[in-house]
Amino acid sequence: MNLLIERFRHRLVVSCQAYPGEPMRDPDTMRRVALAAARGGAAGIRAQGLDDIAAIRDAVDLPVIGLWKDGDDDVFITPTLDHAVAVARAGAHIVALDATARPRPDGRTLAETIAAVHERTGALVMADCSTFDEGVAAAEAGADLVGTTLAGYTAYTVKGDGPDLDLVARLAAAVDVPVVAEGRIHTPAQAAQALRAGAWSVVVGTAITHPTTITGWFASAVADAAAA
Ligand SMILES: CC(=O)N[C@H](C=O)[C@@H](O)[C@H](O)[C@H](O)COP(=O)(O)O
Repeated sequence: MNLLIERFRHRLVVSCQAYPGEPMRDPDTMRRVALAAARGGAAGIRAQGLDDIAAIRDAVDLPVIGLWKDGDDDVFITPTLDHAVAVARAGAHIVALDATARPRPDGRTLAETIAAVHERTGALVMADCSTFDEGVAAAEAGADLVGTTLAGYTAYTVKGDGPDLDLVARLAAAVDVPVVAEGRIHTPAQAAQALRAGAWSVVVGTAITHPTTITGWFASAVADAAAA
């Protein structure tokens, strides 16, 4: 197993992302969030956008999974080879990219994209998938890691309240590359369940690094209690 991937085996990876127009959307802020996550025990950081990736790679001594979100429907996580190469050149050790069955905007296949990322940059590739078949195909196409990131975020998958632990378990039993559990893991208990389901590591974003959403959870609970 690759030494870099070993560093987050059975460990937590924290996704540090702020969305367009949000108060925390700023590379220095995300750098500080990543440093705070590292202090709390994160073994890797997932980061979005070239400036955030560069700032975090310089400041935090942990493997960085980088992505570039472009657009917000269909294929938007590192949608083309050019995006992927830029993510690696910004400093990501691992490039996360859309590995769904949908056509890619640059017309390349997933296998071509992964091979070119390996060849041109030496970075590893995490395949963000939404279904079991996509995960199996991504492993066959040469992905170094398979993630459940997009389960519930494609038109043909259902978004549950919590993580898709069944998908984690099925993929972990079927592919011979590490399976990363990601998406809607909101509690430490769910993170532990994901690991027990066979995940190599567990990525948590919103529940650690998105205060607006977390505040909303608490505000709703208080409002519901007040109304009862
Ligand atoms: C679907 C999509 O665009 N997912 C993105 C992927 O990088 C992020 O917006 C998520 O925050 C990340 O996957 C972590 O998941 P959660 O925030 O649920 O812990």
